[in-house]
Amino acid sequence: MSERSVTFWQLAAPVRGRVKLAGLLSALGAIAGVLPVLFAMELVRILVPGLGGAETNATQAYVIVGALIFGVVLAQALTLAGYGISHVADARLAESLRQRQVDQALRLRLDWFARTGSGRVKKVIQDDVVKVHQLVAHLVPDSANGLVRPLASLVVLFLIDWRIGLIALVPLVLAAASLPLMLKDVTTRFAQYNTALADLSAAVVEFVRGIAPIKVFEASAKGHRRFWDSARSHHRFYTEWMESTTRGSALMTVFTSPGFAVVVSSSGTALLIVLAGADPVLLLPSILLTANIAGPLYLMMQMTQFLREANGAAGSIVEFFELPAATQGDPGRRASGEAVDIDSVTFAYEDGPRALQDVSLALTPGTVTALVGPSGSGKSTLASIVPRLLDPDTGQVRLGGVDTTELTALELYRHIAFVFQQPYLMRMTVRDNIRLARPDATDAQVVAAARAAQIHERIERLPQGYDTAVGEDARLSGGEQQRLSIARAILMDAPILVLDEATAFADPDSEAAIQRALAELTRGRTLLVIAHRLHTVASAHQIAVLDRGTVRERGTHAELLNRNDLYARMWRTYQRARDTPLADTTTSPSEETKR
Ligand SMILES: Nc1ncnc2c1ncn2[C@@H]1O[C@H](COP(=O)(O)OP(=O)(O)OP(=O)(O)O)[C@@H](O)[C@H]1O
Repeated sequence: MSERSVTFWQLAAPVRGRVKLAGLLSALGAIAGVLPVLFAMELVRILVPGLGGAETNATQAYVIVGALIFGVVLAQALTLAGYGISHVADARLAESLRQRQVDQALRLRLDWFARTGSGRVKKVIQDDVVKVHQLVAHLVPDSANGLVRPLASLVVLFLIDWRIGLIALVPLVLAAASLPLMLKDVTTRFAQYNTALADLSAAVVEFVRGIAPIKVFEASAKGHRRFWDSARSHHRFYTEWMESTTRGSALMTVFTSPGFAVVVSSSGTALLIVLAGADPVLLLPSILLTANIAGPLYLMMQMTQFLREANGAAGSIVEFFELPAATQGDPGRRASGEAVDIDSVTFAYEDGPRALQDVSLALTPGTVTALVGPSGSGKSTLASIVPRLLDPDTGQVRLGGVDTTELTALELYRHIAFVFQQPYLMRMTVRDNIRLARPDATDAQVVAAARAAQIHERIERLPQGYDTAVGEDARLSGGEQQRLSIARAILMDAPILVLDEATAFADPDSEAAIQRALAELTRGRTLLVIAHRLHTVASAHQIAVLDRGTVRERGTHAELLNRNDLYARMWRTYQRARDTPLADTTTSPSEETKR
């Protein structure tokens, strides 16, 4: 058994017995399906003398017909039972896999999702399970049927008369001879086919995602060119491949067809009867069983690609289950204090350069620390590491002197709340979304938090007020979603707050409301804030200036201006941009920052 098959059996462990039973019943069904031919042969042997005027033994004929019917019904019943059991096994396996996936997803470090990307997460949680599901429900009984039926037919033919056994091998031998023509360069071609397909898929995604700019700038952007080029090259490759294998495929189709089996078996056996004086009744099993051999084996061969994919899918699911779980923390461990120490933290996203390199920063209780720096300098990554939305590759974050990985989620989020640009709203009611962080909060506390976050009145205007399902009954604007997540953080009432103060998508009214909500939220807390508008950080106790993943400067606003380095430049640019009307674009902030 290959390593990959072991993977499948490993995964199918909870239903292994059922899968084997389904395979066994299907194989028995295939054998039982061959037996009626023997009865039919006997029937002909009894009835044919009657055509010549001899007396027919009617009772014997009825018994044989009864046996024939029984054989057919038994074969069908066994096959159906095999499929029934495999489908039940499949449903059980899918259920247990999904359950294990949910458990594993909850155990995994959160940063696995951020590092991995949503496409791969969806593939392993959705697409791969569907492929394995096909494997269990169909492949095992289909294979048992597809291998045992030709084998049983061949054995029976040889047992009846070895000469009709040899005749039955003719289509199989011809099909095997045409195989090299059909499979010319198949491994290389398949690899090329997959590359062309992946390229086409990427081009389609790019095309669909960029459809708006492509339509708007149609004349100049040529955004659809890659899509066309990929589609044409895929088409060219496919046509050429098919042309080069057409002869082989055509021969294979002919040699494995039931018609060809009838031609070979009837003419071969007729010659045998005429020239060698064989029993004419041999025509019947020869014609009926020869068609059972090459065709089903060819179908089995076509299924190998499918089998390979399904085993690959089983492999990725097993790999997912084997991913290391996040440390769950010690339920007895408590943080003694509110000081946060970020100590020599390094972090890289999958396949990306280091987003943080040896970053250290201390947040003193009751103070405001602002993170500033050019776009891509690592501010969001660093902020995400504090509430463990990401875990550092090296270094640690300590809360009240305790490594945060030693604390349970409950203990950590008793101390640290966060509001990010991505509001993390779920498809549940507005009330439950706010209450997510504190399920025991009363309705009155939820409303109080919503009022403080300046979103209460808007919620009241929703179709079902606090019971409106987010994303289903009502769509919320970016600013409204952000105020909902501020309400959630207010309800968490944690002494430390990590905040991304972006209000880029908010209109002036909404922005003012968000600022009032934030003022309410940040009052009296230890704050780590990603500041996009520098005037809001001028009063911070500490400003950390990030540059390409490292802390380049640290100090108060006045100290950093005195240093006259990156922060001072950013500040000057910011001041100028604020005072410059939109039409005057002689210097862009980013240009100045880079200098
Ligand atoms: N999910 C991700 N996968 C791969 N790389 C990422 C991911 N998120 C961020 N990065 C990369 O990590 C680096 C730091 O990004 P980060 O978002 O922390 O910067 P930032 O300073 O917050 O930027 P901005 O101000 O534009 O939000 C960048 O090079 C970015 O491209």
